[in-house]
Amino acid sequence: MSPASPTSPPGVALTATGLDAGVDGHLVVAGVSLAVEPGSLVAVVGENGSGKSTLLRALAGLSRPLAGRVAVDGADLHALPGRARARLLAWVGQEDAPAEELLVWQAVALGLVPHQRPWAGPGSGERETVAAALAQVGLQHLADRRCDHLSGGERRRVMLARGLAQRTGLVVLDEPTNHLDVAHQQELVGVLRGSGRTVIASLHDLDLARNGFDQAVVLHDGRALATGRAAEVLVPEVVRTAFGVVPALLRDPATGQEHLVLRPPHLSPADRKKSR
Ligand SMILES: Nc1ncnc2c1ncn2[C@@H]1O[C@H](COP(=O)(O)OP(=O)(O)OP(=O)(O)O)[C@@H](O)[C@H]1O
Repeated sequence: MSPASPTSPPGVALTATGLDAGVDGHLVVAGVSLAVEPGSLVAVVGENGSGKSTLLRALAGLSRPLAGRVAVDGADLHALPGRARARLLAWVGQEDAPAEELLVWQAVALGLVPHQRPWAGPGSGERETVAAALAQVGLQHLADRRCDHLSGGERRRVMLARGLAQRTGLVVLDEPTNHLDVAHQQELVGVLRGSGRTVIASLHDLDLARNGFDQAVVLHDGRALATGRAAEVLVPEVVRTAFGVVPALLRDPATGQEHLVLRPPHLSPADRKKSR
């Protein structure tokens, strides 16, 4: 994956105020407030079923909040027509996959649709955007392959490239690292950071969230248990409460960076003491 594309738009600000998000009128996450600066990366974490996708869908304007407001670049997101919203933010869902019969470049080119006139084919600038997005996810060599002849991780990267090709100042990604190997996970965070766009993404890798993202939102018990700078929020006490696991912060002597690691329960100091 390569860093910034020449066509990267500048990141935009997002503000969520008193947001209640749910599914079919059923409240899942209540009272989320969030101020995201242009170009910053926000990780949303929480156990399965804690409401990450539900919150992200509300933040992306795909579902109407039960209460509260989301403003993107100063505009009330849920009052915008669909096309205007699609020029402002790109969404890649957890299970989104490219249509099997499309070639890779065709699937990525769908990201350009919000910017095109009806029935207009891609112009030369748009071909460059597709090529740049493919290069960003390291798939330029597969541009002419059918999407049903790709691996799971390659399909995921096609969808991420489609989101990047949409040229929006905000990108909302539901578990973007699913199916990616560790190198591609790290590279993706580098690409997102290098793009200058504002990114909100749900993740299960808490150390990647802590060290790769600027801000974090930890969901637990139907609310945001903690919101703030990732390194201040993703600390052992919060992680223990949110996930019921035994975490520790260990400093890498080579870099001085602290990493969040999980101890198997039977190896935690408290449990070892009990078993003596
Ligand atoms: N129609 C509904 N009525 C009631 N509850 C629902 C409905 N639809 C979804 N839910 C519940 O809402 C909760 C939040 O789901 P969501 O997909 O947002 O969680 P998540 O944090 O993204 O989970 P995961 O990590 O498993 O992807 C889940 O417990 C789900 O069962």
